[in-house]
Amino acid sequence: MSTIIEVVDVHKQYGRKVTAVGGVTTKLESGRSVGIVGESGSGKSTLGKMIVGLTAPTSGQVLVDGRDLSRLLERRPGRLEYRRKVQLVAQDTTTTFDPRRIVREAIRRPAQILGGLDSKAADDAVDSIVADLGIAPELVERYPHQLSGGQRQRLSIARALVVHPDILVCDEAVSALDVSAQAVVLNLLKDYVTTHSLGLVFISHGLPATAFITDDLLVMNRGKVVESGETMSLLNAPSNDYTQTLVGAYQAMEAVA
Ligand SMILES: Nc1ncnc2c1ncn2[C@@H]1O[C@H](COP(=O)(O)OP(=O)(O)OP(=O)(O)O)[C@@H](O)[C@H]1O
Repeated sequence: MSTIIEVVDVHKQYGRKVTAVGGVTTKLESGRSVGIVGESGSGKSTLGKMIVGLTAPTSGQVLVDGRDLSRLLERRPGRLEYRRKVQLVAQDTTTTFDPRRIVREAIRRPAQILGGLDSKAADDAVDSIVADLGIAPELVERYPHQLSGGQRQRLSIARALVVHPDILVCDEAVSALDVSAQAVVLNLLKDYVTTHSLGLVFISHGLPATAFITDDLLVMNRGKVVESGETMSLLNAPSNDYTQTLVGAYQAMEAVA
């Protein structure tokens, strides 16, 4: 299966004064991993929310395999279809897991609702994705408060991947973790993306993590894409002033590390 998402000149306005996204055009597809980077407030999350259908563009379109996303999401079958194809992993896992239930139940739910699996098959799907991601199986039997932030984030990725989406959107998915927990999650994601030809949209203000995991980069500043291209070429020869500043800061960090 493959999915192509075309983002066509999307704008998002909040009130009269705030233009969070001011005309972005890009294409996302299975098998490619794209990083969206930029400083805080540059519009990355708003763009991500429009891609996953959590908010509608003020103007412009998001097309899924040629179909308008806003129209597709109007009806439940369309919403279920889109959730099967495109999944989101956010920074905050508190809404992902119900504190009163063991984590297995949260991962099983999308397998049942979106994947149409019965309870036994959904349990098997949980075991299988957890094994695929190299997560210790006993962690799914715990309550969310019995897990570390890094463990919860890995399990939220398992929850997103249990339905085998074509595209995974990660919004600051590792930013709250310490460096070693970040490395575990990034390695797990990278392995999975490569072996399953998953499309990845990796939204982050952290350039090192994004550079590690992506093929292409979109650099955002004040709601616009100021530069885009293949990750390594862009890091080696950034042409835009803003990108040069971002990359300069990244190289300075690398030099200290
Ligand atoms: N619901 C909202 N209502 C009003 N303004 C908003 C809303 N969401 C975002 N904004 C504004 O839109 C702009 C872009 O925000 P956005 O969260 O997309 O940026 P970001 O690059 O993801 O930042 P961060 O890295 O800090 O999450 C900011 O000026 C923000 O204050």
